[in-house]
Amino acid sequence: MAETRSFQAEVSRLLDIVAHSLYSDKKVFLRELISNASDACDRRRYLALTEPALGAADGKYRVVLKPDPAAKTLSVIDNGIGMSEIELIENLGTIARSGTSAFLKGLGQDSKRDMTLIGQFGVGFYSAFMVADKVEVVSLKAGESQAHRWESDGKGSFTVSPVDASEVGTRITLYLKEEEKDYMLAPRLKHVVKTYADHIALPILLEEDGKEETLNSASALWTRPKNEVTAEQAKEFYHTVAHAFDDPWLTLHYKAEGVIEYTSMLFVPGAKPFDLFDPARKHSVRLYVRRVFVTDDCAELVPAYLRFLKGVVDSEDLPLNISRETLQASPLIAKIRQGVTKRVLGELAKKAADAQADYAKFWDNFGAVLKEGLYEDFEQREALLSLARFRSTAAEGLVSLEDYVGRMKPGQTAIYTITADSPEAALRSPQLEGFRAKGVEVLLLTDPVDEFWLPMVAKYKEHEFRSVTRGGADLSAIEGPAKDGQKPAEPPAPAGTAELVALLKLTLADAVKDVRSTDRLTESAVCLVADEGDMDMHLARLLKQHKQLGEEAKRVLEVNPRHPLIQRLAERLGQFGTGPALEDAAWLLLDQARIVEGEALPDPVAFAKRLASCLERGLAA
Ligand SMILES: Nc1ncnc2c1ncn2[C@@H]1O[C@H](COP(=O)(O)OP(=O)(O)OP(=O)(O)O)[C@@H](O)[C@H]1O
Repeated sequence: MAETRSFQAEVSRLLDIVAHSLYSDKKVFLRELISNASDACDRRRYLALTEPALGAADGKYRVVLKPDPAAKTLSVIDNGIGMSEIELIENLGTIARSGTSAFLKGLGQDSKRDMTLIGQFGVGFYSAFMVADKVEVVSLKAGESQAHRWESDGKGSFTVSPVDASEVGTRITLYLKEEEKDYMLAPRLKHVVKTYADHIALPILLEEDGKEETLNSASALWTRPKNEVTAEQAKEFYHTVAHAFDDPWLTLHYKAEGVIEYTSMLFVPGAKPFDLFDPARKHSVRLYVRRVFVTDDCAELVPAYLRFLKGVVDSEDLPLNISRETLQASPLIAKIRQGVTKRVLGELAKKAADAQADYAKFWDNFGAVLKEGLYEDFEQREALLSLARFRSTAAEGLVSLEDYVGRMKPGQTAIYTITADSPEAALRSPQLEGFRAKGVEVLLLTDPVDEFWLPMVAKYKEHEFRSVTRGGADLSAIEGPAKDGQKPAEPPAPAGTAELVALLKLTLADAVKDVRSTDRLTESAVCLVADEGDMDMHLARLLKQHKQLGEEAKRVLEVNPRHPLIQRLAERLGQFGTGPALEDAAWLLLDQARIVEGEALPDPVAFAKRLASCLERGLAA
């Protein structure tokens, strides 16, 4: 009895986009099906290491392409691990990756841009519906006795029913659309396999008129000498191994020899995956042991901050029958991780030095991830600091810490930073004014991860990182722009400032930690800063947004003694002493500083009242 089921909403949406798009490169469907088939064979071969009875009788694994001109179908047949009834339903009816739903909702219909995005996301098995009106999957899982048939026209539902089949593996039959009949022709299939799947490590056969012909060279690409692998082949390998559609930004193919031996072919993608920051996301480096696939889920193989890497690592030294659990703890894996990390960072450093514009592209995609290494990996901290790039107040584009240090002003010892949600927001911060006036460069840090590595790292070479939004960012020691070779003398703070500061402190009492006169402002009258030792204000805001912060530390209100408003208030205090107008002004100054920080006012009604009475007094004068 065939049971009809609906696709998960996300799958229906994906199928709809795939079917209706004007995507030109339809032949990728074959690559997707062949790479799924090859993965299934890899898994069965691995399973057979511990349970030989579940392996292929002759120990040989293969993918067969079988066109049937009479039925107008093309079948892709593998003797891999197969799928149970439940697996057919789950794997071919749902998408388990989190974030998928939000991703698909953001897509429109039909546009080319969407197709590139979908490509990046990977249409996998569903790409079969680009060329077929109907798809039938018959599968028998290794170790089970009952096979099942999955069938669908890709329009909202599918059926699953028990079926007779005795060969373990999966047969996917595509009922080709009228205009896609070419995929039944041998020359067409040969061409596609040669271009897209030559590097697949197991034989891909074409079965026609009872004869079989091998279409690919069937040797694992990474085992070939580097100079015999063309860029085109490496790219195709990347597409298959990573199920990716973009081009690799960097390809790293090498053989490590010495204490441990392994070959690796790794890729840094050219495009940023949409789920890069999903905590459940795993890296995509596959582990092989002497050409046998072991796992794509060995978290210890590469550090989390290199989780954008794709590709394979093939070890000569690991025992083949090692369990996945022991694998995670294996010192050999730790050694490989160390080697891979060093190698990748070394290649990135070369790119950073030789191809700055290209490196900037990488940094925009993966910089925020790489920065996680600054607090996770003490050993590589120096290397990562040299690789880090930042937006800054001094230059368009990205700057390195080395650039920054080279431009430091006489008397400047610290590297100044500001953290904010965006470069624009950072540039609007009043705390930058004094630095700008003195020509002191400030790095604009806008990734959430910046809040975490900064306090951990604390220094680059002998230079401390200092936030401009903290008390203690002392500008007076730094020489400003010299006029006629003379260092401009700082004018003393106007008289009455100290008294005004004392009054503000008294009035605002518990609402602030302190009130101070500052030289960090030139245009604004006031700003808020975090006290030395307290949490950075941007971090406090981030944590508050995520409800991770209980009690927030109080801020310091800094006043600019040279601002006309502050001077006027100081004069008034000197002449008439304190009074309601000055008290209102004190609160208005604090609220103004809060607004500039983008914060909500604790008492907007009181603010409005004070502002109204202040305006009224002003108009009456
Ligand atoms: N020939 C096959 N044999 C066994 N299992 C298969 C086969 N084809 C697909 N599957 C299962 O179905 C799942 C879904 O396949 P699909 O191609 O849609 O996505 P994927 O390969 O996991 O990821 P991607 O989106 O990167 O292509 C696979 O992960 C695999 O478990």
